[in-house]
Amino acid sequence: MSIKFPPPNPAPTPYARLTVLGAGSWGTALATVLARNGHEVRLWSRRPDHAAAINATGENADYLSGVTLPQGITATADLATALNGTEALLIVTPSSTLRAMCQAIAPMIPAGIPIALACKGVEKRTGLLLSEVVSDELPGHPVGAVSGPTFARETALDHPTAATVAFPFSYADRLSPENSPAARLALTLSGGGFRPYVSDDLIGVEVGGAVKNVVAIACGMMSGAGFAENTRAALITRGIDEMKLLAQALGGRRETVTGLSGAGDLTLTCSSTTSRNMSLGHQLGQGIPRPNCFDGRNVVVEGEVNAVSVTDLARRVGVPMPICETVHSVLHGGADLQEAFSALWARPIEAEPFALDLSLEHPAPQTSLHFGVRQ
Ligand SMILES: NC(=O)C1=CN([C@@H]2O[C@H](COP(=O)(O)OP(=O)(O)OC[C@H]3O[C@@H](n4cnc5c(N)ncnc54)[C@H](O)[C@@H]3O)[C@@H](O)[C@H]2O)C=CC1
Ligand SMILES: O=C(CO)COP(=O)(O)O
Repeated sequence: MSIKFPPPNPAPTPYARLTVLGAGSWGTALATVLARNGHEVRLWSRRPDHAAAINATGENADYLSGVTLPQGITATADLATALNGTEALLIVTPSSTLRAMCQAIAPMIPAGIPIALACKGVEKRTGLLLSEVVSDELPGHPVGAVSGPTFARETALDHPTAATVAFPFSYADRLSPENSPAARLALTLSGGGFRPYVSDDLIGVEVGGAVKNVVAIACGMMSGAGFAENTRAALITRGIDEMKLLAQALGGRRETVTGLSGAGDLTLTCSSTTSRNMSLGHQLGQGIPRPNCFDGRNVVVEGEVNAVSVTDLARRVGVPMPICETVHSVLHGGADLQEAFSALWARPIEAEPFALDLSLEHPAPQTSLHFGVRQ
């Protein structure tokens, strides 16, 4: 008698039908990547008129004007319709709305499908990573993230773009990694200009995405106040150190932070005012009052709320994050921007990488930064 065993590594299959929750700029860009690769996508918007306009015009004029959406995207404002028969879910609504979103979809989400977070942050009240919020509310699903240096418009226009797809690997995933949710979702997203990488360090990936927005606000504040490239390079590099320490304290890996979702995204976000986080900081650094930033428009700036949640979490686990603390103190503690950044620069000298306790005072007699004298 001959026994036929299945092949040990069957060919991985992409997901054919996916749901994207959140028809803002990033949700629409991800839906575009998926549909361009031939997959069927339901794109959920919370506004029926918005969903109807997307279907009627083949464009998301509110968030990605001028980008023609490929065939294969159907917008809907009905959650049950969006989730019916779906094989994988991407959540792309603002981080502050995540728990409520999960509670809303709990009765209708198909059992066991993978959930990938494309929003970035830490939950404010609890200090939980977003994946922990999802696991809390929707147990029984593999939960991961898609994260990296990815401005929505460039991604939607198919510019060469790379991102990390991260899911913690189960025992079964280790035996057959090519069939893990991370590999299958990466395969599903892979095509044209979009190049995914796979990781099993979800904590490291999530920490990078949450912290980079806060550091980008710091970069913006200093550029708005008149400082330039040296300052930005310093903030990016020291920001990476803050990410590394927090990732490690939470059980992630330091080296993940040097990848696309950490250093990569931080570099992108700190490089131009295309970033809403950088742009908010820049306007505040120029002295524009918060209510007048973005000409009074209500723009999603994740780093603003995450300045609170990230610093709270860092304090809780005993990790020093002076850049995030400085942003928090200016945004939410009423601190004067110039005094706060002067104090940041006048801290006692530290070792790099952060390991030794040197306890050396800043030697310069003048410890205030020279705001207002640069071109
Ligand atoms: N825009 C980008 O280039 C990228 C954004 N992200 C992340 O994606 C997430 C979403 O950002 P964007 O799409 O850029 O924002 P957006 O401002 O373009 O759109 C926000 C979306 O969230 C929806 N929304 C607002 N409040 C809501 C609520 N209470 N309940 C449900 N939905 C609500 C809006 O209707 C809209 O569809 C954020 O966490 C952001 O950090 C990540 C990578 C790139
Ligand atoms: O996360 C982003 C790019 O990777 C988008 O950054 P902003 O939210 O600052 O625009």
